[in-house]
Amino acid sequence: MDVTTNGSQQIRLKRATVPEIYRKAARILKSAEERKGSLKNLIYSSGFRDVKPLYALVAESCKHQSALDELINNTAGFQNVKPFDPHLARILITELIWGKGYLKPINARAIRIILELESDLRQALDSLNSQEENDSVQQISAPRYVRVNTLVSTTEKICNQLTGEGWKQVRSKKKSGYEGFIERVKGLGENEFILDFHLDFLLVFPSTAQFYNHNLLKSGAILLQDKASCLSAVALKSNPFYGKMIDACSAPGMKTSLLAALSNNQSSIIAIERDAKRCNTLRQTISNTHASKVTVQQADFLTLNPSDYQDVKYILVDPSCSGTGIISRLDSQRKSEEGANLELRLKRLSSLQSRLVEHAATFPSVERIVYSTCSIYEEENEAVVRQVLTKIGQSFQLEEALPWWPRRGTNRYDNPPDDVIGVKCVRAEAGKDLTNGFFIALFVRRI
Ligand SMILES: C[S@@+](CC[C@H](N)C(=O)[O-])C[C@H]1O[C@@H](n2cnc3c(N)ncnc32)[C@H](O)[C@@H]1O
Repeated sequence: MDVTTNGSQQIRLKRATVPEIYRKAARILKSAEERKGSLKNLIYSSGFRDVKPLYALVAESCKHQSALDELINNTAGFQNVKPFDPHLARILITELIWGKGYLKPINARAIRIILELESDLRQALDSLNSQEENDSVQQISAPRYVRVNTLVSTTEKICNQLTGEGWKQVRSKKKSGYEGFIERVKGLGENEFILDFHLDFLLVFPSTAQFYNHNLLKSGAILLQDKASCLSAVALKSNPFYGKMIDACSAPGMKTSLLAALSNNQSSIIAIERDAKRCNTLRQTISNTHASKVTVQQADFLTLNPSDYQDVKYILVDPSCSGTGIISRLDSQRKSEEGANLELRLKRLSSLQSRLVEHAATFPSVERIVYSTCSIYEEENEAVVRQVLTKIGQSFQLEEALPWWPRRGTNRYDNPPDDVIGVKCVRAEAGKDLTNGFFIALFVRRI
């Protein structure tokens, strides 16, 4: 029995249980974290009768995961309430702040605790939001990413050479996870570097590190490539990774060269680029990086006749986009392009982007298509995926790209529970991942 006060009256409340939808949602979050299944499967197998609101709640909570973690860790009151299921806390806070805006019944212990902390939580959220605004106003300086070209050398050899030159390789504490890694990168000293948290061929240096004249760069043993840009080639990779590929929009060829490295020069790759000048740069990249099975073709991908490419299994579509995720352009672009101009430009870009992916889907043997942009706008990202699925959804399904990557797309274009987009797509954010802003979607042919 709980006691609460109403003016001078004391009211005795009977203890109630937390509603089933919240308990189920919390269990699903926990199982998803433990990689026991996809969100969709976990929701369906939860036995809950009304999957739509359950899905919406879980998806909303996933969307705000990092804010929720911060709120729970930084709201003083939470330290004094134990034991408290952190997954249930996340669900209840989601409902209170981004969902219905209220919680019932108030005499369930977990709900009462959250309601007692409500004003602290809202205050913590306000300061989190204003901190994020400050961060985005400040010039974000990305670290220098160095990709080891595994066609030429190995990560170990490159690390040894660099330490021989005076660089110091550091590590982040394993226990501190990805967030600890990001903090370690932010604190890199000017002669320090660290192996990337996710990609074993990527080294991370402070932004001041200079490699433009380095012999390793000249010999093609290393490339200067942002981490997010590496992720789309990695998302295309299947296990095994073998078969003909097309890179539909290739120049300057960073992703083509990574595809060649990921397939260990075992697969033929056709690198398409429509712009003649950029084709020259592409050819240079391909030759400098020893990507020996790449053929460069100057053409508009949309004019390629799919029946001439019967055995192509993989297509990467990384088309022209607004480039609004690129860190060096973040501030100036946002200020200079607003309103109607931007809307029109995004409309044009997204229409072309959709056509390119739809065309990729007409290649007779294609099994995997990756679509990526360095845009922060939903119009060029989730909305393109939604549009493309209406055309190719019978033959292709959207698959969860890079399941180990923490940041996912927005769920605004979802039609749950069967048709989800956000959680399946990857997003990278400058402020959180120290990479360019990026988006990736993976389409896989239905069997
Ligand atoms: C974002 S860049 C590609 C970057 C490249 N994937 C890389 O990682 O180095 C887009 C490129 O696609 C080319 N492009 C745009 N539309 C195209 C089309 N329809 N056919 C072929 N190339 C196209 C542009 O000229 C530009 O060079």
